[in-house]
Amino acid sequence: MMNIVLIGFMGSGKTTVGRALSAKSDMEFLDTDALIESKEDCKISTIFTEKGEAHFRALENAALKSLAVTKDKVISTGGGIVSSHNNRELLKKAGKVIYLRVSPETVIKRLEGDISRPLLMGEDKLSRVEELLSLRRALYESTADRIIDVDDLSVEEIVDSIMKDFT
Ligand SMILES: Nc1ncnc2c1ncn2[C@@H]1O[C@H](COP(=O)(O)OP(=O)(O)O)[C@@H](O)[C@H]1O
Ligand SMILES: O=C(O)C1=C[C@@H](OP(=O)(O)O)[C@@H](O)[C@H](O)C1
Ligand SMILES: [Mg+2]
Repeated sequence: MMNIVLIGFMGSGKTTVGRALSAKSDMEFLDTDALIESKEDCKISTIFTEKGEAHFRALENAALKSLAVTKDKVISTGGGIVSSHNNRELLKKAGKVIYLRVSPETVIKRLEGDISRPLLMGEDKLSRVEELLSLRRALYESTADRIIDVDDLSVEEIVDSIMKDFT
């Protein structure tokens, strides 16, 4: 069976859903952010602060390249992974790409008080979310094989919806 690759904005639930899907499907779970933090022995927010976003994106591309050649895995990605053309090509070849589509309001609600996402650390979080989403929306949609609107779905409902595709 091929990989299941989750894409979507920060707070759409890629890591949470990926982990739950892995547990239910008995497929190994891999997360590009977790891989980077483990390899660099450093939090992503620290990588951004100390080495900059461009360096993080190079690490993210390398992590994706290493995952794209695996099989039968659940792969969760970081929300900005669709920003590069090369990454989008790798994602399409990596397996079945599922876009967890979320509204800005839900992102704000779910990430209230979260300080782990450097790109959302400014004053007006909602404007920043809307700005980034407007830049990325078409990229998520053009890369995905399937779109799930997740605002009003529980993690379990999303997992069950994805598993229906594979059984
Ligand atoms: N379907 C959902 N319903 C309610 N809360 C969710 C859902 N999916 C994720 N969350 C919560 O939203 C936050 C962000 O989830 P996370 O998996 O880190 O998202 P991502 O990896 O896409 O940034 C977490 O606190 C998580 O528990
Ligand atoms: O949207 C982005 O550019 C980012 C999303 C984050 O991952 P999550 O989407 O899992 O929060 C992480 O890769 C980094 O903070 C950058
Ligand atoms: Mg995540």
